[in-house]
Amino acid sequence: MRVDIISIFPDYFAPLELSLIGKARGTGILDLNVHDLRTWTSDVHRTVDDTPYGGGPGMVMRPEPWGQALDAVGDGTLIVPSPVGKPFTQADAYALAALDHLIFACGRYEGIDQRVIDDAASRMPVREVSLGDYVLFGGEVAVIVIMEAVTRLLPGVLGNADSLTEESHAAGLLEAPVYTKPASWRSREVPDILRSGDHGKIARWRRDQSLSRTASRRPDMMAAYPLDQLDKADKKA
Ligand SMILES: CN1CCN(Cc2ccc(Cn3ccc4ccc(-c5n[nH]c(N)c5C#N)cc43)cc2)CC1
Repeated sequence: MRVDIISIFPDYFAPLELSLIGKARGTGILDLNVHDLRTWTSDVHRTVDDTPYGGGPGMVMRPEPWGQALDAVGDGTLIVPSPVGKPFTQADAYALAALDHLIFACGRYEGIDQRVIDDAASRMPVREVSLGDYVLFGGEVAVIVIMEAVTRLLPGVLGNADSLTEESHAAGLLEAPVYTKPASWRSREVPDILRSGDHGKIARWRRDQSLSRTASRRPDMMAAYPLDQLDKADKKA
């Protein structure tokens, strides 16, 4: 997968040189290129913003540098993090992980001139996405989150493929609590069932824990959970 990230703060993406994303870049699974938007400015001050037409607070990112930057990186699927974007989900991560070329446009200030998005949409798919109902300074942090969510789905990135099959947001429920050694820590014991060796009972215990956690913390996920799956779980465990 080729990824181009365009930002006025390219150093924000140093974390993408670390850990499993860094390894995916090293092994060629991920071809990640970070670009400084100011490369495509032509004035001495390397200006990327200007006052908004119609008035209002703050500044808006000028279209010219963005148009030239997007022309330079070529066509793919353009992802634009935005406070007014569609909420980004695990399903979106799976969809993006299946694509060959992602382009991320990191806005700042009050956002990017709308004509940049409209112009790009005339020649490639454009997705305006939001991480959630809170306000960030710009798109960079959102791109780091999306890059983690997408990269871990790429074949060869996660060592243990099982990690993907048992994920809560993929399976529709929150995961059960996890434990490791020692069996007793600060007088707190690991649930006996997990040390029983009875895999059927362990699977049922985990399912019950997932259901109770999801019901209390994410009733929205519970409402969407197919009821027949609950019956199957009972019979299987
Ligand atoms: C008077 N009001 C008029 C409305 N504005 C709205 C507004 C406009 C820009 C910004 C800053 N910003 C610039 C680019 C950019 C990209 C993503 C995000 C972002 N925030 N939250 C998410 N989940 C995000 C994601 N993904 C924020 C961004 C913040 C708030 C505020 C002032």
